[in-house]
Amino acid sequence: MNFTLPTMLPGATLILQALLALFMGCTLYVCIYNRCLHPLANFPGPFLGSLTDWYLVYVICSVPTFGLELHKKYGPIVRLVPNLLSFSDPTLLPQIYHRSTDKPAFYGSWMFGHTASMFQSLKHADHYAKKRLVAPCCSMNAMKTHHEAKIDERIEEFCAKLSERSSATGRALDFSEHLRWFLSDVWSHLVYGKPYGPLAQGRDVNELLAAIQGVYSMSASAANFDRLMDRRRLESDLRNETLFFDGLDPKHNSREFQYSREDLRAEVITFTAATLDGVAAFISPFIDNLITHPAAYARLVEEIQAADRAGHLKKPVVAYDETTRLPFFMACINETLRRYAPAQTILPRLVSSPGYHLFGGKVYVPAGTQMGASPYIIHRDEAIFGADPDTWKPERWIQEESGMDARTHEAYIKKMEKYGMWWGYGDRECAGKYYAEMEMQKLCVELLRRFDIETPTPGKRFTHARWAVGMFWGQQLIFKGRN
Ligand code: HEM
Repeated sequence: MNFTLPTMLPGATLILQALLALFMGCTLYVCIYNRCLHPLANFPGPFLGSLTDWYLVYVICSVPTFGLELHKKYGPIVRLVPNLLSFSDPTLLPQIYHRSTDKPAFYGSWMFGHTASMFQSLKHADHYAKKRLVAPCCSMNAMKTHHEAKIDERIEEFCAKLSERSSATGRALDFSEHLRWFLSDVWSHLVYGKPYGPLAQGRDVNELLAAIQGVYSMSASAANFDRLMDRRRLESDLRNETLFFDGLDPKHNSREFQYSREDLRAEVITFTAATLDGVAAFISPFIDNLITHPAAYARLVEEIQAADRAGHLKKPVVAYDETTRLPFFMACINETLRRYAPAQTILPRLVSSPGYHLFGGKVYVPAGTQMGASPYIIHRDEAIFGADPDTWKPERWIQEESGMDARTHEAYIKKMEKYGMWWGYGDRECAGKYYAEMEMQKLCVELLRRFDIETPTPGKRFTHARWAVGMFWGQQLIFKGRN
């Protein structure tokens, strides 16, 4: 048969027009359903969010600050997109993040290969099977017994490099970059037995950091994992080392669920991203707050120097336990976690069957709804965290300076600790919390003990992006050696 262009075109155009009409009809139907007939149709929220899930992209990128405005406008529960509710009332946290809640598909959407890491396991039973094996690897006891000495070695190296590259030259260096190199070295030392080496080399090695930052390019991370995991078999000096995930080896546990190599790979990759991003997103604002609050900075340095003079800080690197006995330092740590919680975005969970009756039964949320809170928004609740929640004020953690009597202040601290969600909430709380506390507290004390830190660019101190975790780039700092 001989088709010619002029006879084909009208048919093709008609098909295209029909497809377009069908698409528009379906879209219109979905929008009308979402807006008027959906089980959550009566919850208030932004108009576009009530029509389409695509609005979530905008929400994820801006939920902290934008979400705060939405809650001011619409109240304690806001419908962000058709099946996702955000809540701002901290007292709802224990109910929404209860022990056996499941995670929505949102978390599994970037799985590596065929297996989900603990963080990405949607069903609470799958999560639990992994967490009870992973938790002992990350306990404070494991950190102190097996890992603290290695962290000391890495802090020593980090301070030596800061001296060499900044104190000795009098020049500023890119602290964000150096920090990520340091964090990567600590992690590889604990997990694989030796530091990966970017700090010593002054550059990313095998593009591991680029892979993790660039939308988590997992194939590069997986290749690194395989190569580094095999090191122990090949290098005799590593054979007797206790490494971070040894507890997951079926030889060392008798649980029903056992980690396969593929499971372990997914776990290590998730942990790698968490350890670099989470801790960097804490330390950058911690240092920046001190630079922008000179009185707090001077007070903190004085506290550390007094403890040092009194022989209360181990040398060459302070012990973790010693850092917890510095009251103003701990107040600065807690206040930075509260005011600048590294994970800022909404952390959704699925509402369990048969649904929740909230606010004394006045509000009903059906099962299957996605519902969650953002640490950024929760930590700005005045009823729990006190006046001026948007201000960084370490004094709120210190009774003598809070204007409260001892009992009232104790109750205030308990409330902040109960509803603070800087580590997340419930059973899915951060597995690396003790690792993070040890690493960041020891590092921050040691930096302040050894250096006077200044910014060469007071006007523009860094670039900050509010992704799921806050990201900091280009934080230029000068480290002047103390003696
Ligand atoms: C200041 C540093 C850190 C902060 C503020 C932080 C915060 C959080 C938060 C808020 C969650 C819960 C996420 C959710 O519910 O969706 C979480 C989970 C997690 N974090 Fe961290 N994190 C930090 C450092 C670390 C480090 C250093 C590691 C690893 C060594 C780590 C490993 C994990 C893991 C594995 C999970 C998933 C836990 C689970 O599913 O049970 N985090 N973290």
